[in-house]
Amino acid sequence: MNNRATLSRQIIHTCLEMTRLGLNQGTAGNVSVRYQDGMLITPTGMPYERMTEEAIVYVDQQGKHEAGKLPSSEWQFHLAVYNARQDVNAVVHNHALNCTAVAILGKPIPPIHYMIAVGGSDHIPCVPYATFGSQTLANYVYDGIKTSKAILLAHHGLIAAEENLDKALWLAHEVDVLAAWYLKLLATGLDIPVLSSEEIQVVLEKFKSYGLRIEE
Ligand SMILES: C[C@H](O)[C@@H](O)[C@@H](O)C(=O)COP(=O)(O)O
Ligand SMILES: [Zn+2]
Repeated sequence: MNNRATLSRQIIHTCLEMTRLGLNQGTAGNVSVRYQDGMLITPTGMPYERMTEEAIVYVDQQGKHEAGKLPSSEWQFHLAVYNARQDVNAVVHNHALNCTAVAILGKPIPPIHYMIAVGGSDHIPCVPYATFGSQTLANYVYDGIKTSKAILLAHHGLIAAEENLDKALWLAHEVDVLAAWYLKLLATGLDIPVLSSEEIQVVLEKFKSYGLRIEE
């Protein structure tokens, strides 16, 4: 397992990459990794360019954070993801333009393209709206993330969870591309053709052995 300093540097790198890739803006979004019996998470409301290793906050399984630091306002939904899924160790949240636009419509992303399977399901769910930083939102996230490793938050943004930070960031980027395609299709006003659940199952199987494995 990586040590705290290494993981903290990786968290900051991921935050900066979210902005560079056009997935986020300002102080929106937050990033965490599973650590010991809890997680390491970005502090609340801090510009990513100013974030230092020391600013990253440890929050334990009970939601208790270390003194002198304030964790992301969304620490509850990050913990909810780790509790819901043992197969993920990293969570990224952002207000990516395309995902957030679809989330405002309150729509899941249907199987318009086989890459929908990146989340592990035949759609990217959209969980109901609840106020940011609330336990209600964390409860919705707990339920939604069991279906897919990426979910939309109505009127808010995106969560992507994966084995490690590189994969979580990659997943967030892929889902924002899917959301962009979906918005273009919706704008045509035409009926949108979708792939069958059977075909998505075939793709899910193929993904198990496809491509480069990004390991930490
Ligand atoms: C109001 C916040 O920006 C909210 O949207 C939260 O979800 C977010 O993205 C950033 O909050 P933190 O800086 O508290 O992590
Ligand atoms: Zn947010």
